[in-house]
Amino acid sequence: MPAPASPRLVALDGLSQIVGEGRMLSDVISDPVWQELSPPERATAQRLISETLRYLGRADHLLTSNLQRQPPLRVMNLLRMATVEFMTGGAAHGVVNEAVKLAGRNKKTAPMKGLVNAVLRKITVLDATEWDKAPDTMLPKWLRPKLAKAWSKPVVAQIERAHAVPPPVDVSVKSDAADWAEKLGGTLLPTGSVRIAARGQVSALVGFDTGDWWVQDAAAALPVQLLGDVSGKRVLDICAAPGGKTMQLAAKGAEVTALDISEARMARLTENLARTKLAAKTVVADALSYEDGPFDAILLDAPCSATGTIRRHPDLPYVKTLTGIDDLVKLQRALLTRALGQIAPHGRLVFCTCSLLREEGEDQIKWLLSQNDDIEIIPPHAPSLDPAWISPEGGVRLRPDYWADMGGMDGFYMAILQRKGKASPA
Ligand SMILES: C[S@@+](CC[C@H](N)C(=O)[O-])C[C@H]1O[C@@H](n2cnc3c(N)ncnc32)[C@H](O)[C@@H]1O
Repeated sequence: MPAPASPRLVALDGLSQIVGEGRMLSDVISDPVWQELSPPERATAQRLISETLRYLGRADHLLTSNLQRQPPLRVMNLLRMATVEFMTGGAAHGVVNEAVKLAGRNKKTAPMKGLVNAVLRKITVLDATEWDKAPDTMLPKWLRPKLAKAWSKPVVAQIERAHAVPPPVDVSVKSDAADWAEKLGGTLLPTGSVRIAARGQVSALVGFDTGDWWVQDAAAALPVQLLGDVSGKRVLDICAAPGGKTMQLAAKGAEVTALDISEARMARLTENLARTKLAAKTVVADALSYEDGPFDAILLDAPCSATGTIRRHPDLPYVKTLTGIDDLVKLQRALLTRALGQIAPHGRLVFCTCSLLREEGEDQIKWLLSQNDDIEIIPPHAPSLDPAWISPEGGVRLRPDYWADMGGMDGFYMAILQRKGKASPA
């Protein structure tokens, strides 16, 4: 008879599937076994996986010096999970006991109970300075050299450092950001988002049920700001779901059409609009064939490698590879070309991706400008936009290592495009 599910067992299975098989955490957590856990147990299991992945480099550093040879992957993952649990505040005795019990629950790992016990007893006498000194988890081989080429090795080390810091929760508010920062006990960020210090269930916070705000990283909130004043304008939000940017546009008084190819993701957008009592026309369609222009403004938040969100999704480095990036680059180009055809002569198009790869950001804009004599990039303008973020071709490059002393931000790229010689209405 299979052992009953427990958060640690489910987390260990999930971890092994991510690190060993390249499955995504979002897929892992939809497995039926996760439904056998209560909601708080599910949250614990998910946190155990995320934190182990976030601190894998540090855990391996400490474990390697206490292991004569690397044990089978499942045992190594068990040791990693217990090491991280202890180093992030778990009680030594409990962590060791649970790990030994967990080893005993599987016939392949049961013979290694003694090893698990011995190694973790050594780990749990180490003090926090050993942990703090241990190296951060390195970006995967498919990504690291690319970023080092784009920004230099020291910058990559800063990005890796930023990935090791648990991200704060940022929210976008319908109005009165300063007031909401106070009510939520958070901080009003220079760009207008509210950063919440509180951990725990976000949906239990004041203002969630009443739809006064929604979770959105500060970096992700900038592209809409680059569109300028959209009040009363007809705006097409391409690749809109689950709707973070649609809600911003609607809150600013735009007449929004939210377009996405995924029915399931669009259902989440519709729920978000209902909760925030904001309005948008929703369309489930392929943006490559949709036609309803001209629009006064267009936002294209194109599908991408999502490499800018690794600090929020520490499983990404284990599941993404360079395979597929070429297809994404082609799709982004096709979407950009299609979007240009729907923009009114005076209109602005903001292109953005949550990617750290130049292929999905700066290079796409250079390519577009080389193909279209009549299109120009226009200088970005938004509250507290740091001039250091503006890249040579005129777009905005955001990196996870920016705002390090305030809790960082997601990696993003965005650029504003317009037909040459047409005055900007913003
Ligand atoms: C980066 S996410 C969008 C996030 C969203 N803009 C937000 O702020 O919440 C990219 C979206 O592109 C959608 N997508 C991918 N290919 C598409 C296509 N050909 N046409 C329309 N939507 C597409 C995906 O379904 C996904 O929801």
